[in-house]
Amino acid sequence: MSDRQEQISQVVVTAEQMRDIEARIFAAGMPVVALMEKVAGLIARRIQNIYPNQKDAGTLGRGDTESSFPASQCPPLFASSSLFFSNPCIGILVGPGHNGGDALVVARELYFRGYEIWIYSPFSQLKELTSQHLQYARSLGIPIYQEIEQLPNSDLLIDGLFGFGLERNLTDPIASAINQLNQLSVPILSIDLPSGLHTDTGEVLGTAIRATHTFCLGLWKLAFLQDQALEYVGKAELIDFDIPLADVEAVLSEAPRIKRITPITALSTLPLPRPAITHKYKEGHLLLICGSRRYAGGAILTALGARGSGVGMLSVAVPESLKSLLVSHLPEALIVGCPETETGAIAQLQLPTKTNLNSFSAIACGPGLTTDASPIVQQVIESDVPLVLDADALNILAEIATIPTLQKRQAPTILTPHTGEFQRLFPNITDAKHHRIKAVQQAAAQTGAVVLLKGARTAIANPQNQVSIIPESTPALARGGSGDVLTGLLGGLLAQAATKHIPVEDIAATAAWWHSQAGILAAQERTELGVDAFTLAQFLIKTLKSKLQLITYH
Ligand SMILES: NC(=O)C1=CN([C@@H]2O[C@H](COP(=O)(O)OP(=O)(O)OC[C@H]3O[C@@H](n4cnc5c(N)ncnc54)[C@H](O)[C@@H]3O)[C@@H](O)[C@H]2O)[C@@H](O)CC1
Ligand SMILES: [K+]
Repeated sequence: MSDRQEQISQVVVTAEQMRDIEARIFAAGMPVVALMEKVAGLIARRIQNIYPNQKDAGTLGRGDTESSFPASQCPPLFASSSLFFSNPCIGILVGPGHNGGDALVVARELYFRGYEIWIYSPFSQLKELTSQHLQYARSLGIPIYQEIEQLPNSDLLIDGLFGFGLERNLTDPIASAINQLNQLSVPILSIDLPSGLHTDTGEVLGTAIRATHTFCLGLWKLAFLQDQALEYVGKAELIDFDIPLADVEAVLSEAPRIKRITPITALSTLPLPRPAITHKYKEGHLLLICGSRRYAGGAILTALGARGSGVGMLSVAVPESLKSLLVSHLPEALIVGCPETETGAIAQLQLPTKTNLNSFSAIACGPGLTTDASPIVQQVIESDVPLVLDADALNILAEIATIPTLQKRQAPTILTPHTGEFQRLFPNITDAKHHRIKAVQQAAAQTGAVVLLKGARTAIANPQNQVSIIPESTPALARGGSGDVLTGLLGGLLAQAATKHIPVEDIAATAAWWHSQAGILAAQERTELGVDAFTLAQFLIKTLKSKLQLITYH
């Protein structure tokens, strides 16, 4: 991957930013019509790669009458999404704007490559360029239909109904047409965005195309990183059409940055290579505070996550009755047995002599504690040590008032809530479920903490409004205990970074990326049902090794 590609792949834009970038390119002299040709040409070539046509008109002479037969002769509907149609019949869905214009250029190009094409163009008013392309398609004899009921079968559909210009809810008749198209058992390839999705929030505006594949044009739009869009986007791919980086910079420099985490950004914060001369305490000393008699497993999984981070020294404070269990799982760690409450929670932190909380490079606290460990969490929050708070530590924090409590802290704090915990922590932030990025920005700004909101697309915000998003994950991680592994991993990385001046939010992003990648690799090897949290922890180092090899190779 070139430097440019790497930089482009980190960028995320809103519809407004994309419009501004586009406007600069046009103002600099690039003709609109030329850009559309370029972009749609790239899309058409990509479709040819995915759905090759055995009967390529390059050899048959498309445009001659012998190779152009009416779309009504398209073969019957294919239920499968096989990539090996001998002569794919493609339906092109055309909207009123330039998304529709793109689709029409794709239609024309594929037509000349020998594909059977028909066009669905339900709008009477089209932008001028789109209208011209439609006129030319008509002149070529490509069938054009206005009514959904008239559409012949097809092997696949190209969705060019709406792109980032969609500005209000879809209504009938187009809404019901989209619903009917979604019912067909054919792959749908969306241009730029699945039509009907809000470009920024990923919300469904009335209804939306459920794409099997989406070609996002030029720069990643924010919708692709929103949980609620994922069901609609299918496999997402960026079509890079050479937007100058200077234009991207000019438009984004003032705005709060939203960054897609790539392997290169994630791996760059890791404490590798280690200095030749070092010792265990120089490589970070992490204190985990977790577990209770009721939830012993959470402590083990958190500690295994920390082990995966490579942290120099690991201490684990647990209730006394869990000590021998933890020792048997983690012989390398210092297990600190603590006095316990009647319910089996940690009653008091009993650290080894000459040790206090300030002896540690970082503390991670929460999994399996139960809310009976409230005094311990308060004590930890009052310390001046970098801190990760998760699970029960978050529930306790919510009880003692999130915002004023965290505002008093001087050392960095990272919160790692899932949506439910987030809502308990920040009842003042409305609709965190549907506006995750805005919510996580608000939470970080209000508390001064780094907030990592878990989800299919985990988002991490710092108090300066910057957000990082993990662009890939797997539903295999939706399983008890996987969050515990993340807490340990993150704590371990935070401890190792303590003296290295790496921004805390970058460490959080690296941990979340690594955790997701381990889930993806484990799911590839063991299916999505085979990624229990213990296995996930075992995959951490294997994943790291394969990712480092990939980067070195490139
Ligand atoms: N940004 C870029 O650099 C490029 C953009 N291109 C394409 O241009 C697209 C954006 O084009 P446009 O700005 O024309 O926008 P769209 O093609 O997304 O659609 C806008 C049109 O839909 C209408 N509309 C909006 N909401 C509607 C609703 N709810 N019901 C009915 N009609 C509605 C608008 O009045 C307008 O005519 C991109 O998504 C992309 O496909 C490419 O052609 C070339 C490069
Ligand atoms: K579209």
